[in-house]
Amino acid sequence: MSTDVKSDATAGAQPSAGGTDLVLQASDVTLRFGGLTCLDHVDVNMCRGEVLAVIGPNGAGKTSLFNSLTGAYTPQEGKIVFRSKDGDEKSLLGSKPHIVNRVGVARTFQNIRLFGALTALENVKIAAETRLKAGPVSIMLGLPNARKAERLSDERAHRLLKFVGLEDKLNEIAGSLSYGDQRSLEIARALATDPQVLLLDEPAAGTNPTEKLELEQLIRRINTELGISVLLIEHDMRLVMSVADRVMVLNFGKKIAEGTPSEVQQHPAVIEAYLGASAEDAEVVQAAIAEQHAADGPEEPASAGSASEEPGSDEPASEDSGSDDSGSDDSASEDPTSDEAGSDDSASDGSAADDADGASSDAGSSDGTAPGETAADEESGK
Ligand SMILES: Nc1ncnc2c1ncn2[C@@H]1O[C@H](COP(=O)(O)OP(=O)(O)OP(=O)(O)O)[C@@H](O)[C@H]1O
Repeated sequence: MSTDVKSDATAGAQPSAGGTDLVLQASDVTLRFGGLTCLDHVDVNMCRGEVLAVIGPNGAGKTSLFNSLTGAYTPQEGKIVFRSKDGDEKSLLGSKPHIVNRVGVARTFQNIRLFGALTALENVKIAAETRLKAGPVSIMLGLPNARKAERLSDERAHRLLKFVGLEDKLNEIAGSLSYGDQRSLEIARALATDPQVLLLDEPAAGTNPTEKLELEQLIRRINTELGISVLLIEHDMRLVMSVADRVMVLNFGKKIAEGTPSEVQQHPAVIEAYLGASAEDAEVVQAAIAEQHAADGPEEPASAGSASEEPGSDEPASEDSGSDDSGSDDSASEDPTSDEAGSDDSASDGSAADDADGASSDAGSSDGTAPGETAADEESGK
């Protein structure tokens, strides 16, 4: 695979899982909606170059954490800092999503957000064009720098679609692609914004076993070939245990464990959280680690984080089923001219949630996402 999809931002990034070079650091993040504490003093220490997974039962706060890290929600307490590979630090707390995206953090959503009526290529080009150097006047007048920028975004979109395995579907309408291909396309869109950190929210939801294996490979390649740090929310434990360098576990808005996949799966609080929900899911967790041990041999030790005990959950975190939106891509036929925001973030206390795309009039391209999610999607950031 060619590495020519590397951009200025990612070229030369050296994977360093387990290192101390923190690319994303959140501390004491607390998010409340009215009387509900959705995130309770949560820390995230993401090393540059690693794949860090966030797991937990339904309602544990995983997506809320993503929304907090990417500016869709503004936590009432805490700090969130992004450190670029150049050493620049930027506080993300309270930043609008398009700003978060611009500094180098891109994400995908549980509810796929594509321009359903446009082709795969057009979808990625729109995202890539957020990185164009040409201004609107140059583009309108068709000046040479605008034409050059257009050509570069076209080339980049082609490379990215090839990278995610959609080179044969460049001109297919996004809304008619299979669910797995739509998820790959969404990842390509996010990559087109040139991230140093990629947040994937349940990328395996709704995909079939073959697509899951392809996704697993894709996540690895994004991490190793592009040098992009990946933060992954996923209910599919086999996928998590296979691709993650480290795993952090949320339950009832608190981090209850953090460590290597094997450390986490043997952690009493994690077993309790999963057993409390469903013995079957706990078996999946245990089976996954057994499988991985058999395949890989002993795990590398890694820095373990907090491990405060929490009571178990009543809710299962079954494979794939955690995505309440699986298969319900409401974005496939969205109007690409609509604002992404819908920006009615009517969180229950009115203070935690922000406009989910920072009023980007470029219809979501600013954060690598497409417009048109429903108001309900927007409220949940899913
Ligand atoms: N905008 C909001 N307004 C009110 N409550 C919210 C909002 N967003 C999230 N919540 C609540 O916060 C809690 C955590 O939800 P969140 O979606 O982050 O969990 P999750 O771990 O991602 O769950 P799942 O695995 O089912 O996607 C839930 O109780 C949810 O109802």
